[in-house]
This record gives sequence, structure tokens and C-alpha cells, in this order.
Amino acid sequence: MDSKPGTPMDRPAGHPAAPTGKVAVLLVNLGTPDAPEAGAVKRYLGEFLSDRRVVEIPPIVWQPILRGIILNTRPKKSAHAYSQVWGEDGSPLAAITARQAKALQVRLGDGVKVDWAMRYGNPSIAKKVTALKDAGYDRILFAPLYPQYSGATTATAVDALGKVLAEMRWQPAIRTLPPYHDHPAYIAALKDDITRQLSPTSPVPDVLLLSFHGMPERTLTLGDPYHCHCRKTARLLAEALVGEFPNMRVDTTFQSRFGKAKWLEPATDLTIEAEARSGTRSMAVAMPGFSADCLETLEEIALQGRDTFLENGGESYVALTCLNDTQPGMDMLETLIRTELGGWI
Ligand SMILES: C=CC1=C(C)c2cc3[nH]c(cc4nc(cc5[nH]c(cc1n2)c(C)c5CCC(=O)O)C(CCC(=O)O)=C4C)c(C)c3C=C
Ligand SMILES: [Fe+2]
Ligand SMILES: [Fe+2]
Repeated sequence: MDSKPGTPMDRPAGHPAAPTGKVAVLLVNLGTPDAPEAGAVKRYLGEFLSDRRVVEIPPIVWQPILRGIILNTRPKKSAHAYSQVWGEDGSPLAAITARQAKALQVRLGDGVKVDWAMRYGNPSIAKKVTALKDAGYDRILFAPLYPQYSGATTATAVDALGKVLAEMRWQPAIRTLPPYHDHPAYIAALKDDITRQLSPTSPVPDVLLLSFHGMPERTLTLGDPYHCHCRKTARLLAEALVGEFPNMRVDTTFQSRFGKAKWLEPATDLTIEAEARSGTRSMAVAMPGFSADCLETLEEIALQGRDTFLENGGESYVALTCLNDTQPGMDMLETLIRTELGGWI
């Protein structure tokens, strides 16, 4: 056939038009209900808690418990919790992730498209990856925003991506953002942001808790690096903060226990209570494993945590905000993303 490279003449008659040659970044987070209502929360939890990466109990045992008990009781309670943190722009997790994508787009400029998706609920990974491919983005950097790797977060997001790719005849080239729990840019961003947030509180709190989302303890012996990643982040961050706050104790805890199995310890809620009871008067809590504020930081830690601390004799309690779309947070994200885009832009 007579054709010149790069012109439609390359394409035999009948072959559909296929735009190509563009680069995209897809920021990914966990997902959240569409509304702070029991029905929407039930749909979201049904999808989330049916993921075998999240609940590693055989479905024949787990599904009757999930469908028969949990999805009939938890959505109402969780919907109430969501309604306490819901903003004008919707769920904080989705609103902040959207803002991060927008801010990163400005920083990276027109040569790269930045978009975002959620592992559960909307906007889905399938919808976003398909739309990007159809629009000619044949190089996609897939970036799950979890500093610490776990099967229940990073791996399941990549699984969802794999499922979309499995349906495609012509797949885009894919890169994935590695965990960044010990990346100097991440530790520096946390140090700057925590220092900025603590400075106006005078005096410095007696203790700073670094509270990470928990996981079942057995995931550690099964080989999940999550616990080690959290511990390393905490160690590096404590080392980075000691110069600014030499007299502040820094402790690491795990929050958001779910289900009956033993979870990683020490538990944040029990630690807050024990600290207050044993005479700690002022406490700050940072949550370095969450790249965006969400139900677990704004309700469980900022609201419930404060009640627990004050009811047990504590006097001053502050829950710090996550990196979100702050300047240190976006500086870090830009650094990580530019590194992973090397050779593509
Ligand atoms: C940051 C990392 C996270 C890990 C690790 C993680 C593990 C994990 N979570 C559950 C159960 C629930 N998590 C819920 C909310 C939630 N979890 C994360 C992040 C991690 N989870 C985020 C960012 C959020 C907030 C979502 C939002 O909409 O704001 C919930 C739902 C809320 C509720 O009903 O309480 C559950 C349930 C398990 C079982 C697990 C590890 C196995
Ligand atoms: Fe969770
Ligand atoms: Fe929770």
C-alpha cells in the first residue's frame, strides 16, 4: 500500500482511527461513597469489603457475614460519621484528590495530562484508564497515593488497572509509582508541614502520635511490607523532627481497627486514652500514611480522638491535617511524579 509514515495512509481501509502519542498521570486513592447516606455507603462498603485483598477470609465464610450482618448495620453508623465531615464539594477524600490533580496539572504543564480515579466507587479506574487510552494517552503513569505499600491498598489498585488492561487489544504503556515511605522528599514534606502546624500551638505538645491506618497483624507474617514501611517512615520523621522539637515525645500507633482479628498494635484509640489517663496533658496526632484527609482522619482522629483525650483528663488535643494539596505536599508529589516520568517528558 502506498502510504507515508505518520499520515492516515498508514492505516489500511477499515482500521479505526486511533489517536496516540500522549502522556498521562493518573492519581489514585481508595474511594469513598457518593453521598453521606446509608444507601450510598452500603454500595461503597459492599464493593470495598468484597475485595479479597482487603478481607482475606474465604468468600464462602465472609460473604454471608458481610451481606447478612455488616452491610445491614455499618452503613447507617458510617453514614452518620461521613455526614460530620462532608463538605460543600463532597467527600473530603475525593475533593482533595481532585485538588491534588488540578495542582499537579498546573505544575507539570500542557505536555502531560493529570487526572484522578478511585479504587472503589467513582470515578473508577476502569472508566478513567479507558477514557485516557481512547483519547490517545498511550503512556500512563499510574500513581496510587499510598506512601506505604500494602496488598490492601497499592496492590489492589494495580489489580484493578490490570483488569482494565486485560480487556484491551491495544494497551497503553504503563508505569506505576513505587511506595515512597522513605523518600527524602516525603520525609521533608512531612517535617515542614508538621513543623508549620505545630508552631502556633504553644507550648509544644507533650507527645506527637504518628498514627497510621492499621492492618490485620497476620499480614505482617504473610509478607506484607506495610508495617515495616510505617515503622521506617515514623523513624525517619521522628529523626527529622527532633531538631525542631527536642522535648516532644514521638510515638507510633495504628488506627481504624476493623473486624475481630488482631490488628497491628499499639492501637491509636487505646493509646490516646492511656496517655490522657497517665497524665499527658497535651497531644498532637499526625497521620503520615494518608495523602489526603478523609473519614478516618477527620472523624475518627480529629473528632472521636479529641473526645477520648479530653474525657480522660487531657487538656489540649490537636489533630494535624494531612499533606493534601499544601505546598510541601505538592512539592513532594511533583518531585516523585517527575522522577517516574523520566524519559517520557
Ligand atoms: C492509608 C492506607 C489504608 C490501609 C492500609 C487500609 C486498610 C484497611 N481498611 C479497612 C477497612 C476500612 N477502611 C475504611 C476507610 C478508609 N481506609 C483508608 C485507607 C486505608 N485502609 C481510607 C483513606 C479510608 C477513608 C475513606 C473515605 O471515604 O474517607 C473503611 C470505611 C469507613 C468506615 O465504614 O469506617 C473501612 C471499613 C480494612 C479492612 C483494611 C485492611 C485490611
Ligand atoms: Fe481503611
Ligand atoms: Fe474508621
